[in-house]
Amino acid sequence: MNALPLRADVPEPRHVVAEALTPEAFAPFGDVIAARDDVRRFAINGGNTMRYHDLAKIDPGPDGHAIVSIFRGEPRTLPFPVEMMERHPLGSQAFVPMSGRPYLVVVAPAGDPPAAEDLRVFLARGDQGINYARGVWHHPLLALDAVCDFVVIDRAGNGHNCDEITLDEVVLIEPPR
Ligand SMILES: NC(=O)N[C@@H](O)C(=O)O
Ligand code: NI
Repeated sequence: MNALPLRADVPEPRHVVAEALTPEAFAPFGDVIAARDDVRRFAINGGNTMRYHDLAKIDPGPDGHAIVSIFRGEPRTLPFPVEMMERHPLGSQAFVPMSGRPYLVVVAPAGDPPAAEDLRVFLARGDQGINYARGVWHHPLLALDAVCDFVVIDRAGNGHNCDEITLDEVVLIEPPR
């Protein structure tokens, strides 16, 4: 029996494997929130506590204010098809994991709507948070392995603060090799 012909009008998805999240690689998109030895840190509370200071530029925009929420994300299944991206043009958005599990971060630079080839896919550790700078394109929360909670710091205020686009090609995130 002959194999079914592939539909000519549906492009083959772009297959990617996530890269490790590092502050340097993520710098074009925002901040990595983590207790690292290369950040400004100092002992407080009589030496009982180390303060890792001022790790992310929380930006609620000129007429917004920062709010703190918890997102409880259901785990995604790999391979995962990235078909859409969103951005928050009026403010930044930070995710700090509370469940200690890794998660995926998919981003593209702020500005014109990205093509599939413009996407960067990162695997964040459970002790790394991220802060999307204002207008940075990203995929909504991508928890892995189990239901995971994240502290989310983003903007409340007037105005439309979420633009969504459909990608020109599907980006299929493969399991780590
Ligand atoms: N809708 C919503 O607040 N979540 C997204 O912004 C997201 O990045 O997960
Ligand atoms: Ni978002």
